[in-house]
Amino acid sequence: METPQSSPPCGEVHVIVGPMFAGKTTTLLHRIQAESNNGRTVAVIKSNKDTRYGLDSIVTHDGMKLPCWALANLSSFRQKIGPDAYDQLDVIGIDEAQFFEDLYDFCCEAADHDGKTVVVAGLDGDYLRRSFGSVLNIIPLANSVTKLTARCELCGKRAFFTLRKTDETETELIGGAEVYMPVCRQHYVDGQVVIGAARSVLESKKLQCGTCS
Ligand SMILES: Nc1ncnc2c1ncn2[C@@H]1O[C@H](COP(=O)(O)OP(=O)(O)O)[C@@H](O)[C@H]1O
Ligand SMILES: Cc1cn([C@H]2C[C@H](O)[C@@H](COP(=O)(O)O)O2)c(=O)[nH]c1=O
Repeated sequence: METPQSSPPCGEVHVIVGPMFAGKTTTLLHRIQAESNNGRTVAVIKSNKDTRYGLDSIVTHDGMKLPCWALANLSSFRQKIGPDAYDQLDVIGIDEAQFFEDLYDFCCEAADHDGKTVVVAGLDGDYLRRSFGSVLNIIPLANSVTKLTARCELCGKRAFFTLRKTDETETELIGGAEVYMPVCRQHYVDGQVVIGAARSVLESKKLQCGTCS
């Protein structure tokens, strides 16, 4: 009689969300560092869309660093690291998760079939507070979900949202404190009103200039 093949131990999925500057990357790196200190084999992935600090490391807003794989998609990870190295991994960290379209499939495969612990950090919402990428789709897969907050740059209260200070409207716009700031609910609402008013003034100036010549 054939002996049944032993399946790998079940993995885990942990999700860390919040606005920009909330400490998502810091929390991810501390977790990965702790796992590594406990003798587990770790790897960290970030999106190659974010070129702010180069592609070979993940860097927090206050300068903490860890080497990483910068990838366009998660499905290429196994082949990039090599199947043997992948099999040896215990823990996979993913930063900037909002930029990975194949996040759900990767987490399912890695945790359910490959027995990996996957720690995911990303923005739950974009600058308009709409669901960002696939981050919210993996909540049903998660063992734990942590929503972090930053400090509102205008009043110092807890900040839940990210305000875009410029008038660009594309969803994906790489940047740091020159483009974005964390804000509380009151200052998010006030900020949208101010930005909306500034945009109308600029539009009407453009129209006037168009009829000037
Ligand atoms: N308004 C702010 N509120 C909280 N932290 C801030 C703020 N502005 C800058 N920081 C710095 O950002 C660090 C968090 O950086 P990071 O972990 O990269 O955040 P995230 O990945 O959530 O954008 C904080 O420890 C703090 O030093
Ligand atoms: C709100 C918002 C953010 N982004 C970009 C800006 C940064 O490059 C990353 C977030 O980095 P962090 O590690 O969380 O600080 O996302 C975007 O493209 N669109 C947005 O609406």
